[in-house]
Amino acid sequence: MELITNPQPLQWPTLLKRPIFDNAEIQQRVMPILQEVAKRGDEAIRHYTQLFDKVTLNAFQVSEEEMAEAQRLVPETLQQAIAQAKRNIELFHTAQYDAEKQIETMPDVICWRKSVGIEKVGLYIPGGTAPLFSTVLMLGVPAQIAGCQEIILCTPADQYGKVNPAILFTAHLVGIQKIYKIGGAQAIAAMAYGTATIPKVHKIFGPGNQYVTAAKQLVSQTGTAIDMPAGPSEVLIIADHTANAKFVAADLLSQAEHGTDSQVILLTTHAPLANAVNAEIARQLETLPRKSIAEKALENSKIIVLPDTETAMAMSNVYAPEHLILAVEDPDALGEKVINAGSVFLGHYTPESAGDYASGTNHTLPTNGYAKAYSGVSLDSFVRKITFQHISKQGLKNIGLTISTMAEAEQLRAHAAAVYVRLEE
Ligand SMILES: NC(=O)c1ccc[n+]([C@@H]2O[C@H](COP(=O)([O-])OP(=O)(O)OC[C@H]3O[C@@H](n4cnc5c(N)ncnc54)[C@H](O)[C@@H]3O)[C@@H](O)[C@H]2O)c1
Ligand SMILES: N[C@H](CO)Cc1c[nH]c[nH+]1
Ligand SMILES: [Zn+2]
Repeated sequence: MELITNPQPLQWPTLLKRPIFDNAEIQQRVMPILQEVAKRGDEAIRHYTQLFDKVTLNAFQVSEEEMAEAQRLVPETLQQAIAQAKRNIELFHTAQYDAEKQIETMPDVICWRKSVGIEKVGLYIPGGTAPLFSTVLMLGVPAQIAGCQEIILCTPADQYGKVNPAILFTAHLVGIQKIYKIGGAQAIAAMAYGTATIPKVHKIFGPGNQYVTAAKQLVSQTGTAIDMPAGPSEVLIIADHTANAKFVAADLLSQAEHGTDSQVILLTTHAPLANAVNAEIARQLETLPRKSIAEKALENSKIIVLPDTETAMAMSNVYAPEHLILAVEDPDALGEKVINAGSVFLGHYTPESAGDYASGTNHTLPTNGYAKAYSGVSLDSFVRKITFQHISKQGLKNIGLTISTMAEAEQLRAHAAAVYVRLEE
């Protein structure tokens, strides 16, 4: 990884540039796919699946036989691990449920909010370079807790037209029945517009590569809601003299192995750690099956030596990483200064992969600087908070003059009249 020492704040944004392609260029490539799917439906999906995934599909929906086969193919130990992760994710997300609280804003004027699950949701599970069955838990569990009535799932098939069994096993475990073997921008278009076989949904969730992310952003401009732009994975680590080079290298590689367009960054206050981490990365890379992917991602990545952890945190807040690891002496104190990050991992024994799989937090997180404005997926992402109010006649007497005075001042007489007619009765 490239080593840089003590850059000036003015240089930070250039230094921290993400390696993504030009978003406008990707959107231009994706737009015709969306238009074709909107126009020609299943026929266009078949065409793009053949073109990009090199597979000809007779049917898009996973059959009951394929589901049953998947249950047999997943080893018992993996089934148990998935079940444990599901329990933790359920616990963390169930606790996010807002109890309805009624507020009497004036005597007999009662207001409250109710969380109602989004009726129809579409979950995208990446499958291009790795079958991310853990993402099924991250999206399926909160969708079920929220009470979404129709949950569909799209994920690319392999060259034999099969979906990875662990994805099917996990989908079954969380109670998802409608699974379609399509990926990429064509899957996002199918869920946004609906086709003869794939239902249209109100909101699309899930991470994906640049085509998937661009497609989500484009369909969000034409009436389908999305969770957030959750693109190529990133991690930024702040490490001081107490950090362990082996741990830091392993955490950097854990996100580098996601894709060639991933980016990993180490900010350290301890110059000797920089060389030790580079040496560790070289050693650990040799053990990775996805070595070439990680190596490519490391070309986009940097180690930056800074004078103190406050400066490192300021730089991290400018970057707004998807994942932020604080491998420092007092992570709780430094954690207080986080302003922009998707998810934060405190201390030397909290690897980022804990959040990816099993601790309970959600791994679907904003990338590419969107952590400045977006949260990661949570129970809230799957509900609308609908407000209710109930006012009695006495309540309307109490608040009526306030309403009618404001309505008259806005020259909206009919608004005021809605109060007058009731109080005249
Ligand atoms: N931010 C998050 O929360 C988060 C979580 C998990 C994974 N990720 C990221 O998700 C991504 C997963 O990417 P992936 O590629 O493995 O799977 P993917 O399922 O997102 O993409 C694969 C699909 O891309 C389409 N495609 C491939 N080449 C194309 C081209 N030239 N033009 C148009 N479409 C094309 C294909 O149809 C294929 O089905 C990784 O970048 C990973 O870092 C992010
Ligand atoms: N790190 C990814 C989010 O950027 C999520 C993931 C899934 N599996 C492993 N990791
Ligand atoms: Zn990961």
